[in-house]
Amino acid sequence: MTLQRPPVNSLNLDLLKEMSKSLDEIAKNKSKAMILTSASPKVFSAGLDIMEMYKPDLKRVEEFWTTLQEVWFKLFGSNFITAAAINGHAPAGGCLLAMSCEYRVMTGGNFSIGLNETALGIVAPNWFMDTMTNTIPVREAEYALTTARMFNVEEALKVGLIDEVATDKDDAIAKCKGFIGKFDRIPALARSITKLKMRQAAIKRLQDGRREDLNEFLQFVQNPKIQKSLEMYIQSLKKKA
Ligand SMILES: CCCCCCCCCCCCC/C=C/C(=O)SCCNC(=O)CCNC(=O)[C@H](O)C(C)(C)COP(=O)(O)OP(=O)(O)OC[C@H]1O[C@@H](n2cnc3c(N)ncnc32)[C@H](O)[C@@H]1OP(=O)(O)O
Repeated sequence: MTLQRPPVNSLNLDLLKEMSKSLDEIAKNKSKAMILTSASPKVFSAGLDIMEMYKPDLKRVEEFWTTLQEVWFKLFGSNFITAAAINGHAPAGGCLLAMSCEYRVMTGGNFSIGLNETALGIVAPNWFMDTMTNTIPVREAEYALTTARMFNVEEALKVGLIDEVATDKDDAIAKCKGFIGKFDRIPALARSITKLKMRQAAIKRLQDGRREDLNEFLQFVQNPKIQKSLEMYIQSLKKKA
């Protein structure tokens, strides 16, 4: 599955809906595995589209958040094998997508990956945190989350946030295929049940608290102070150009 929403693959409602549909198709056509990557040469995904949260239409922003939750359920909780070929920056929601897969290969270069929410004055939702503690040790996750740590490729490898480094996108995809090949001799049902048991606690936490998570987001996004800081953040991103 190749993300292709220039310039930075930010996740807006339309892209999330497309992803949700594609994940359904992959599940339905009984694919063995999926590799998630990006069509951009330097950004895997810039995370959530900030414009979806800025001065939002309430109905749309509610659909935006519930679709994001759905994409996470379908990706994190998939029966099929998932790997991410991370060929560029992966901040925040981009990192969430990568961590929701079972294996991550990142191309070398001046790219970074991590959950940077606290630097933006916001708190990553519980399920973002659960996805991170499912990937790296709890102590490392707490440190990374509180300090909004963006890891370079070497640091990400060292902490286990990624599993391998690749020279370029083709190499990243080849390495993801190498991971998928490891399951050729493992019975598929035993593999998928094991994966889902490992992920069950995180999945159940969001299933049980899904409405509450949405309400918290809606409250947050309607807070005038948050809107003000969003405005400033958007300006700072644009000034960069
Ligand atoms: C700040 C979020 C506050 C949310 C408040 C609401 C409450 C929510 C509470 C719940 C919490 C939700 C958890 C949030 C998860 C997220 O994913 S939030 C998004 C966080 N993402 C980022 O901070 C990444 C920002 N982008 C970058 O750092 C860089 O763009 C990049 C990815 C490293 C790529 O750099 P580069 O190739 O140099 O491109 P740029 O020139 O920076 O960008 C090109 C244009 O794209 C626009 N853009 C970039 N990121 C986003 C984005 N996430 N959403 C929308 N638009 C984005 C950027 O402004 C440029 O636009 P133009 O200048 O108009 O071309």
